[in-house]
Amino acid sequence: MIKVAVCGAAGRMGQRIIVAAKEAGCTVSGALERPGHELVGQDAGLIAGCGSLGVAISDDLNAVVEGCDVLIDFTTPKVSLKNLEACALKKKAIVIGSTGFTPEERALAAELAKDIPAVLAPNMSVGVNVCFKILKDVAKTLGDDFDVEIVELHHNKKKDAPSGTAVRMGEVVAEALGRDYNKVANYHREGICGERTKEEIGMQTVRGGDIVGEHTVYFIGMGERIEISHRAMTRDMFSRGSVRAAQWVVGKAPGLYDMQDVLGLR
Ligand SMILES: NC(=O)C1=CN([C@@H]2O[C@H](COP(=O)(O)OP(=O)(O)OC[C@H]3O[C@@H](n4cnc5c(N)ncnc54)[C@H](O)[C@@H]3O)[C@@H](O)[C@H]2O)C=CC1
Ligand SMILES: O=C(O)C1=N[C@H](C(=O)O)C[C@H](O)C1
Repeated sequence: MIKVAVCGAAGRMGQRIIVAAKEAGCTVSGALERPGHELVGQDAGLIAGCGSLGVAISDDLNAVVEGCDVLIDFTTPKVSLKNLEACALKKKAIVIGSTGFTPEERALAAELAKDIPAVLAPNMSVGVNVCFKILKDVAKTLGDDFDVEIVELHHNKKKDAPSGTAVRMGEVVAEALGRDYNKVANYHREGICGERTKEEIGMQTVRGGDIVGEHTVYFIGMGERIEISHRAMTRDMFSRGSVRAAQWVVGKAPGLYDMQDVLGLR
């Protein structure tokens, strides 16, 4: 039975991960929140709604990491990098679901994961990861004749845009088409902005209410279009995916993995 600690324990995802870890038969050994959070000291299981776990929400990163086999972290890139550093020092595994990493922060994560096994993935659901695989094939098959546009919808509390999943979808398509995502992504059109270029990948963001997460990639040709969509109806497949990743990553060789590795989709 692996010992799982959760960082961001009082957050939307953190609470669902505590429930999923308990349901999967893991020991929830620790729950971490930011110093000063009003729920520090409260029972993590009671806060998550799965009954008392006898584990108080803590703000002591080192103590929580020390007590676990693997830390599951859904917070922000800056916090995740700090957690990765703490796990590397104590030789513990880590699963990171935070999104909004810059390319430089992703490179730093890969560097920090040289000595420990780590999973970093913008989306832990099986469905989205299968979409990544399908998108590669569709983009390769259609080639340059179809314009690619990506639209994502999320709740009004989301802090990063576009979503990590939308960015990964753009990267997958760009790579399949032999383009550099960072050069072809177009995040903004306004005014007399000119005709669409053939290479660009349009990235559009919608925010509102309680939308869990929706992504559509449009391949738009002359007289026809293909739409590949994923709609999340609850957060539970993200939390179950993160626990699955935690069970998978403990004992793996050091390095940075993603959900394609966990799910055997590579
Ligand atoms: N990879 C995936 O499958 C998914 C990723 N996400 C990503 O997970 C992240 C969190 O999302 P939500 O749970 O909706 O956000 P949230 O804002 O509800 O939760 C984040 C929690 O982290 C805590 N936190 C902030 N700084 C901290 C620190 N220094 N130490 C410990 N805890 C700290 C906050 O107090 C908050 O409770 C976002 O980046 C989101 O995009 C969300 C859903 C699925
Ligand atoms: O913040 C969220 O809620 C979500 N974030 C992830 C992302 O940015 O891709 C995944 C999911 O869509 C929910």
